[in-house]
Parts: sequence; structure tokens; C-alpha cells
Amino acid sequence: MSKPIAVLGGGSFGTAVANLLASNNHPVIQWMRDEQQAQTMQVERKNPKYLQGVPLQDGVQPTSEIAEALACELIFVALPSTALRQVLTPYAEQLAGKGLISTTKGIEADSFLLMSQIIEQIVPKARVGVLSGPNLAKEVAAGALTATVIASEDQALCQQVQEVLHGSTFRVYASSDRYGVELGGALKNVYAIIAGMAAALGMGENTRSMLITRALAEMTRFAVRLGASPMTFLGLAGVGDLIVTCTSPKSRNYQVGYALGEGRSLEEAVQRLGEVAEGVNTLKVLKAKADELEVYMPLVSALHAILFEGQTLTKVIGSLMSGEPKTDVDFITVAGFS
Ligand SMILES: NC(=O)c1ccc[n+]([C@@H]2O[C@H](COP(=O)([O-])OP(=O)(O)OC[C@H]3O[C@@H](n4cnc5c(N)ncnc54)[C@H](O)[C@@H]3O)[C@@H](O)[C@H]2O)c1
Ligand SMILES: O=P(O)(O)OC[C@H](O)CO
Repeated sequence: MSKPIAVLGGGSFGTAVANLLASNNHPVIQWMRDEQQAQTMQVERKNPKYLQGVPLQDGVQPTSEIAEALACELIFVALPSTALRQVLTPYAEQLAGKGLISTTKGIEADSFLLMSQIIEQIVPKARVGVLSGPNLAKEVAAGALTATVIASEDQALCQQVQEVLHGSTFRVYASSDRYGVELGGALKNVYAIIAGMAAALGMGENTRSMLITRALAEMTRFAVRLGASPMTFLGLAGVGDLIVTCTSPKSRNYQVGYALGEGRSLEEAVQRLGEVAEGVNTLKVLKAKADELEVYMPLVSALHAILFEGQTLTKVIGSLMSGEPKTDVDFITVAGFS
């Protein structure tokens, strides 16, 4: 019997990852803060609140006792970005030397730290990795053929994650550009909100294609400015994740955008969802960082103007479309990479 692997988080992605690991015959300890939820999952062998209709694999042991999970050598972190620091900080000492893989796609407000950077800060001696790609939890859990990226400077860790997760429906590619992979996963959520809005407003396929392509230009320009490789954005964790999140009504960020496009307030859109939509917080910190670094991000500015500056959609769309003429593929050379 192989050693148990831990998953922190009782939501849809934590459960999908726990099931993947267990289907590869690894015993899994899935920690969640809610004792009642852990008991229900243990007895009913499903997670009705976050992943309806998906049976829990036999090897998954839900628990609300975090000590059991933290005893594992390999730990997947599937917590909301707002909770990760607070959950891990008290256990910094016992996490030293462990493999900690973040699946969380967000950015910390104020610090602009990505989740694996927060883990590194809390546990400097941890082996840190990031799992990111076009991975809608519902589809992963339903066994849809899926690929993802494990990114870490630690090649042995990448290999270990490939071994434990790789299966007949799930393929894991490796990357050494941890920052780029992680940034791609966080940034695409913002554009998914815009894509959901455009869909609700009845805009067509030309619009969606323009949006995805210009979003890719914008996020790559920003990421390269911060030191990521532009090549990463041509891969699964860049354009791959951008496409799935900007086109699928299963994406929670897309759903928030759709509700906004129907005329609902941001508060109402988020409340109706009842799950994590990281793009809303990411938009705020991204806009501030782009302004600070003077990176041209018209789509981010447009969404920020609508959600937080009281501007009307009509006015914002008008100014986006009447911007000065630009060159098509300019973001790699403009960023000084040629
Ligand atoms: N769902 C997906 O398709 C998917 C895919 C890839 C990555 N992710 C990322 O995974 C992360 C988690 O998302 P999810 O989809 O599992 O979310 P979710 O909304 O399905 O569940 C969130 C879980 O976190 C728990 N939680 C909230 N606050 C907490 C706290 N303070 N302490 C402990 N637990 C807390 C909730 O109780 C719930 O169990 C997000 O960053 C998301 O971007 C999600
Ligand atoms: O449901 P979303 O919008 O959080 O997106 C889920 C995943 O990040 C898609 O890869």
C-alpha cells in the first residue's frame, strides 16, 4: 500500500483531486474545516454541496482533523486564496520538508503574492509546486479527458506529482516556470468574467474570439513584465485555461460575468454563485499592479471601470472599440523578449 496523500479543501476541486489520487490507488486524507461536511461525506460517500452527482472513491478519507492531513509527505492545497495563508500559518514548523502543491488560482491582496509564494514564505523549507491548467472540477471528476501542468523548480517533485496523478483520463505535463504557470491560472479568471458578460449581452463568436485573443496578449504582456516566460502562455496553463474558462458556462467566473451581463449587481452575482470566483479579487489587485507598473491592460481597466468605478457598459465598450489602432501580435517584442 502506498503512503497517504493529503488534500486540503472540501470544495469541488479538492474533491476532484482527491478522487483522481484515490482512483490511482493512493490512500487520500481530505481535510475540510467543516466537521459536519466531513461526516456527511464519510457516511454518504459524496460531496453534495460542492460536487453533486459524483461518488467519492473508496480510498478518500474525509476529515476535519487537520493533523491527520499534515502528517502526509505530499499535500495538495485546494483552498480559496483568501484562506490559504490563515490555514497554513499555524502549522509552519511541521510542514518543513513536505511537498506542498498549490491548486489555488488567486493573488493575495496588498502583497501581490501568488499562493506558492505565500507557502514559500510560511514554510521556507517546503518543496513547492503549482498545479494549473484547463481543469473544470466537474469535468475532471466526470472523467473527461483532461490535461494539466505541474510547475516547480524541483524536478523530482514534478515527477512525483506526474506519477501520482497521471491516469487514463488525466495527463500531467511538467514545467519549470512556476511563476508563469501560476500567474496564468490567476489572470484568466478576470477575462472569464468579461466573457460571461459578453455572452449574456448576446454578443457572438467573433466577439468571444477577439476577447480571448486580446486577453492572451494582455496577460502575457503583464506576466512577461513580471518575469514569466511568454512561452508558458502558449501552453495549457496559459491559453488552454483561458479558453476553457472564457467559453464554459461551468466556470464560476464566467457565471459571475453572465449574471452581471443580465443586469445583476456584483454582490448578487457572487452571492447566487455560493462558490469561489477568484476573478473578482484578482481584478482589484491586478488593476492596481498594472497601474503601478504602467502595463497596458485595456480589458482589465474596462472591467474595473464597470465594477468599481461606476462606469456604464455602453461607455466602456465604446472607448475600448475606439482606442488608437494597434499592431496585432506585439506583446512579446514590446515586453523586450525577441
Ligand atoms: N473548481 C474548479 O473547477 C477549480 C479548478 C482548478 C482550480 N481551482 C481553484 O481551487 C481553489 C478552490 O476552489 P474550489 O473550486 O474547490 O472552491 P469551492 O467553492 O468549490 O470550495 C471552497 C472550499 O473551501 C472551503 N473554505 C472556505 N474558506 C475556508 C477557510 N477559511 N478555511 C478552510 N476552508 C475554507 C469551503 O468550505 C469549501 O469547502 C480556487 O482557488 C480555484 O480557483 C478550482
Ligand atoms: O470555475 P472557475 O471559473 O473557478 O474555473 C475553474 C478552473 O480554474 C478552470 O481551469
